[in-house]
Amino acid sequence: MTVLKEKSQSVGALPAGSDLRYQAGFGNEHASEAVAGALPQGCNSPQRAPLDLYPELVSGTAFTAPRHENRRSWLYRRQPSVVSGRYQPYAQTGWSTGADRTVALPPEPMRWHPFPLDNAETDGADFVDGMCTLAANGDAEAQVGIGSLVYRANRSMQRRAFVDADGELLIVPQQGRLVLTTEMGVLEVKPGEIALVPRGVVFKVALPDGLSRGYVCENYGAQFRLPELGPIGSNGLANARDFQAPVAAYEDSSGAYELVKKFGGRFWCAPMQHSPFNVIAWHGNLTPLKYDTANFMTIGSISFDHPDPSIFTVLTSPSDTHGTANCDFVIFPPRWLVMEDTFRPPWYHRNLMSEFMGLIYGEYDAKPGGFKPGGASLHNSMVPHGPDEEAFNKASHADLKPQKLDHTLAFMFESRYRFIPTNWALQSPALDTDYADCWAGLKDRFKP
Ligand SMILES: O=C(O)Cc1cc(O)ccc1O
Ligand SMILES: [Fe+2]
Repeated sequence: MTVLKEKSQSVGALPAGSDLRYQAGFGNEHASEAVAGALPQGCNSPQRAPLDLYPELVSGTAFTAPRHENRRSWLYRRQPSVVSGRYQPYAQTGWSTGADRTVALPPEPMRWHPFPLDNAETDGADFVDGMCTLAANGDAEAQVGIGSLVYRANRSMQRRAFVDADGELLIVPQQGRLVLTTEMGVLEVKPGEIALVPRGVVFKVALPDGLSRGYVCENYGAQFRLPELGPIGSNGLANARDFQAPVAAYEDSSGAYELVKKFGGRFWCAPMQHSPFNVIAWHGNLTPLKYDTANFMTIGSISFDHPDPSIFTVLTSPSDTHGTANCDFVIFPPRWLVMEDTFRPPWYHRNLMSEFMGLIYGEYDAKPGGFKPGGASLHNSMVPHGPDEEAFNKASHADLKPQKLDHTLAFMFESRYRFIPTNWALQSPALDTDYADCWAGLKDRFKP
């Protein structure tokens, strides 16, 4: 049990390497009490709940969703969430939602240099205000598609919380740790780790390292889950036990709060007279989670050829067409390459699926030059791409001894729906207008 009450400090101020504890497992039924005896036993909503707390249900799926997909948690809190001031419109113009059909979608590869951390946009911004949509597809109202966002922030959220009613958030820090205080407890997430915050769960973000940057997938569709393993068997890729849920924790300080809410693509803000982090105990399987990609059991070819990147899928959000994801979250982690007589980097290709990529650290083998940590690339459906000239030349003549691709971590949000870049992304000085030049030197080498 974590009783933040005893610490007499804001949870956002917890020091690094603090006594944060977690509960293990993806989609598990957890139960956690910050005060002993706060959870009702054998029922969910007794006439009077223990310690005179209010029971509140949060469901992340329809009541009638199949049992293996069903997600809900019971929260036992000092006041129910409905106790709130009135909402007023809130200005957050960088965070847009869904496909913007007014944008003429460029039919070619696109790339962005690292989004700068030293300009006015970042100054004084917190995790919510520092968020910008780079590209998005689908429609949050239809519960289809995703947004690909970048955040840059240097201010911790103090008495300010956020809730996204439009989707689940997959958070991929690239620089700086995040301390996520959620209704269900606290998660500390560092670059190389990821966090999942379910749709509708209130949270705030503290930045123990100051200036921070990272990527976010706002998933309007079906919740992320572990992919099927097929012939891989019962172990491998991201193992369920390595996902970590928080333990119950609450803020025991009094005073006003501000709750920012994203609802139907618009932002709203309401004053509150109390902290929304007032859940004393909870049980259920709808939880925020963190996962360290260092625990990913990576599989690759041990004979020949470059396998499809689907073997690197950490989490998948299915669509209504089997095997054709709303979003696959794919990582390119450190790994050995041992394939014989093989061009080892990705092949040249054009795919049905659309690919948004980011780089956490190191070098990506297909683009050693222009793809940098904190930048992004976008290769939409049927847009040709592949290794740049430098990568092609190197890999075509490489000595094929076993090689460790080390100190690198790239990722991809892969979707069946084309991503439409926002006007902000298209007009950003970070847009790499010379991207196509990286392939210009691939001459005709045909020797009949
Ligand atoms: O385009 C990319 O860099 C991503 C990617 C990697 C890979 O190994 C195979 C296909 C693919 O789209
Ligand atoms: Fe690709």
